[in-house]
Amino acid sequence: MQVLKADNLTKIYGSKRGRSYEALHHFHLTVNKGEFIGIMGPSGSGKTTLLNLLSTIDVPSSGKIIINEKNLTSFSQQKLAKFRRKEMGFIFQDYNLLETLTIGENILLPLTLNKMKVKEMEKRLVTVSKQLGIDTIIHKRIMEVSGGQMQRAAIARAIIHDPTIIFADEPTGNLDSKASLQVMESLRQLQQENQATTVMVTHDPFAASFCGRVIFIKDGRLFNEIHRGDNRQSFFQDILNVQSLLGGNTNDLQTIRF
Ligand SMILES: Nc1ncnc2c1ncn2[C@@H]1O[C@H](COP(=O)(O)OP(=O)(O)OP(=O)(O)O)[C@@H](O)[C@H]1O
Repeated sequence: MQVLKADNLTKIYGSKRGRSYEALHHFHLTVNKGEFIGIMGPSGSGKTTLLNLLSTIDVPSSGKIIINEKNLTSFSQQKLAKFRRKEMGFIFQDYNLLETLTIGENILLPLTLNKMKVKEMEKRLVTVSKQLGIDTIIHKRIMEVSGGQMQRAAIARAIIHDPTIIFADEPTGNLDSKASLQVMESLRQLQQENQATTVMVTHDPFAASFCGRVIFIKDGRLFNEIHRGDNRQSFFQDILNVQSLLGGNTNDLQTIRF
């Protein structure tokens, strides 16, 4: 079942003085339910632009974004904000957790905003925090836990309202290799157990090797697309191979952990 369709997306950044830059060029993408898809490409290739358009944080210059058969490009700002709150989950590189709240209170935020009953909220908190292995730290404050635990809390917050789709922007960008592994295993587990649909931008080939499919962007256009077989290690190698064809930022080849 198709969850997301991006149809002919173009994004032109520009000033009224006439200087403009086409960051995305007639881009097409479909994402099916339960897919875990990675977006990679050199610095400046258009990854964040694409993620911002798909997640309706920014608007395309032309083209359509359809999620759950709804054409979001025709929605008002108010309707979009409500749709984002209910149907989307977000995971950011720097976690975006509120320091004044406990881990548990942070995780519960989307449900608080959606005005859910307290009993149901507590039930869900137990389920997601156990699933992410952070049930013993829900009473702790942000400053008292590790980066990996913060990111797993952010993942719990992203899924607690059972969104249609999760958008992750460099979720392992601030983590060491052990924490990255735990975070990526959590995301993969959610995909397998909950059929979570996830779109993740990453520079990290190790993180991308947990995806089922990775698309590569160059100069705002699709450069290549590869699918994972049974073996993550060989998928990791495939990702490195496409990256070497792509060229661009050699930072992208930083993390070889096998
Ligand atoms: N608000 C903006 N105004 C003008 N140009 C922009 C704007 N945002 C991005 N760009 C340009 O669009 C292109 C794509 O940017 P984008 O941030 O999507 O790339 P990226 O692949 O995410 O890069 P990185 O990996 O470095 O984060 C870049 O050339 C960038 O300079």
